[in-house]
Amino acid sequence: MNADLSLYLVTDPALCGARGVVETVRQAVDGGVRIVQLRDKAATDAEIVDQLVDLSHAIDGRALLVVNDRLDAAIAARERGARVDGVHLGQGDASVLRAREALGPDAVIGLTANSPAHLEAVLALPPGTVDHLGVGVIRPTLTKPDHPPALGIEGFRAFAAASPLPCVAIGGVGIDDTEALREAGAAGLAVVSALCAADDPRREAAQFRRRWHAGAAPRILSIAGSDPSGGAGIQADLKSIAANGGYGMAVITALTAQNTEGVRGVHVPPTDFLQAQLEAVSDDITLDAVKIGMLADAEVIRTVVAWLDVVRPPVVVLDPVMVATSGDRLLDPEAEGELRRLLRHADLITPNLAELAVLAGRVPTDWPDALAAAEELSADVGAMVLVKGGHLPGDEAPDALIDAPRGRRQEFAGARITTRNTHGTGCSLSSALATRLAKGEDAPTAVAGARAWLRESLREGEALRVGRGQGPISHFAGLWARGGLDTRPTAAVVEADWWRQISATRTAIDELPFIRALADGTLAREPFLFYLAQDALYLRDYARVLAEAARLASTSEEQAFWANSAHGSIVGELELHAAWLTPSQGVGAATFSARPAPATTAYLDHLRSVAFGGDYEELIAAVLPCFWLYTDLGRRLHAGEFGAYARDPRHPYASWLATYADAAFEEATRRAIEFVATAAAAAEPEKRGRMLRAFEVSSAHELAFFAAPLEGHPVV
Ligand SMILES: Cc1ncc(COP(=O)(O)OP(=O)(O)O)c(N)n1
Ligand SMILES: Cc1nc(C(=O)O)sc1CCOP(=O)(O)O
Ligand SMILES: [Mg+2]
Repeated sequence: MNADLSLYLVTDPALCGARGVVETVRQAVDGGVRIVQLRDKAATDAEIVDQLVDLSHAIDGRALLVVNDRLDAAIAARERGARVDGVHLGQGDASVLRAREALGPDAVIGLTANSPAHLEAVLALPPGTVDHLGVGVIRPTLTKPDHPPALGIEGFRAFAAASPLPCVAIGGVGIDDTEALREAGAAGLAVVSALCAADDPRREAAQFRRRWHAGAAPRILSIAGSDPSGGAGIQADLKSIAANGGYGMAVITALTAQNTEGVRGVHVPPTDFLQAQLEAVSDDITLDAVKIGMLADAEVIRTVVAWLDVVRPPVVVLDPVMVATSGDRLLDPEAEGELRRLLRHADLITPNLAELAVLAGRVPTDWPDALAAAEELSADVGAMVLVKGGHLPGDEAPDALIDAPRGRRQEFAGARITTRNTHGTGCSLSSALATRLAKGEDAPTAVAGARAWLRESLREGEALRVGRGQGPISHFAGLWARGGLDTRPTAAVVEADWWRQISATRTAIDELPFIRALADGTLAREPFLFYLAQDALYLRDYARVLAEAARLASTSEEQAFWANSAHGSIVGELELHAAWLTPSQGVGAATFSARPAPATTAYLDHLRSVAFGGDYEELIAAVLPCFWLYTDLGRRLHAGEFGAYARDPRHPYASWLATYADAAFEEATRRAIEFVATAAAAAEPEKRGRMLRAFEVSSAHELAFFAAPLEGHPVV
């Protein structure tokens, strides 16, 4: 089987500590681990079987599960219904031939190998006996005291070059080896301590995953129908995938004869051939995400479900194409029943309101009720649901991302774009989401980015002049604007570029002891109050700077936005005083006369110099990090990325942390990003450069501001 070995977690009960193996695995898989090996030398076979059952529930098909050494336990666990995908065997363990025979052709069988003699023995095995090799140690490691001599990266490179099978690097592998080992030919990294002993296995796994995939386009498979007019179906999917930075592939479920005016016919090829297409792709290519669109009938859906059961791609986005814009049901009742089974394989479902009504079994009465229905659906099937409000009447076209299992909900507001070119919008959005999720973006970021791209593509659709009916969107509008006659980037490109430009600053903020201690509740009261007093001082002058942005804005929409933000900022300052900087909180009158710390002064000096010496565009770029970095941090704190305690109502600063994840602030941030990115996209290169510089400098000040409370501050 062509398994995704990119990030391979081998468990160690001692290193997992009090968190336990199951919870460690759950978190690591959330972060992107693709294969888990249960390795517990001390446990009895019966205990291993129990652990495999528990792990198979925790993993729930999101990664492969294999067991170290214990072939018989793997067989017994399967008999108890556990989903055990295979075994890893060493040179002195059970025979790989026996393992293959016992576990079947789809099992994942790994074998340890680290010498030319081992390679020779592998070559002598019948083809298909072993799937991959575990090759190490790369460096000496305490985790396996009896380890073989270290190969180093160069030794691994030579071994992998001579191997007929994919090689996973193991032994002393840390995150900083990621690029070197990938470049040396590793099919993946197998780690024990780097993940089991990590404070936050989810975060650590996500870092590994980001670094492993850096620079490579994610491989996205669309399983959908064909639209020969190119606006919807696989044709739209492939364009969306490419436009969002992925490598697109397509397996066709049905052929339609259609154009921008309507569908004239549908032909569903035999499902044997659908299966052949699916297997041809997955036997050869590791998939980073699958997007599923039109599934013509029950048999097609069953075929896709059976394939997903075996392949289990890391990201599955399902656009449940069930109801035509006309309101006609596109699937018969049997197929609708099968589709419900498919929902459980999805990570994200993207129904329009009519499809949500069918899936939820009731017609939502209004937008809040649609969100409630999506909440029920998300809880029921264990997947995120993106509710799309495009079919709502009125000037607004909101979307909402509902993640009931993790208790998260996020709304995305947006004025409706008036255009006839909406053909294929759903296909295009879901493919863009699959691509962005496969790149490692978290779901809210993926939705925000995909929406920004889609809005731009919708705006430019009519310029394509394709067809007499409901025309397509312009998938490459952004790219063409950049690479064609017009060399300016699009707003979506600016947004992505600028966020990338400050990635080192963002990582440094995440790693600050202040942020860590704030999240885990160990931050002492004195630095916390110091921070709040500085924040209050900052907000007072930040409000003045925002008011200057309102004064300079050239549209009333932007003027109102910045004026509102100035108001919000000063209200925030007053609330800080009322809630925290009071005698009842142990803060004396001295706080009110607290003097700005050097970091505060420096940050405000920068903002003032841009506000009163630069231009409007530079100014709004300078104020943006305060919106963006806080919202991002707030969302991740609230999502538990820095530990679950940050969301606990018993956290000593719970009420204050809650303000970080405020939905209205998040929405304001979205709009601020849109204004700044749009202005930057339209600006001449010289001005765009100044804007980016102002943005970067403010981001660096944010870092210093967060660092200050634990860097020997004067007592307030
Ligand atoms: C992926 C991977 N590679 C190598 C090993 C080592 O297996 P083995 O040689 O059998 O040694 P033990 O793990 O049994 O001590 C592995 N476990 N995983
Ligand atoms: C289980 C195992 N097998 C090895 C081999 O070389 O075969 S090295 C190893 C332990 C790797 O642990 P860590 O990631 O903590 O160094
Ligand atoms: Mg072994």
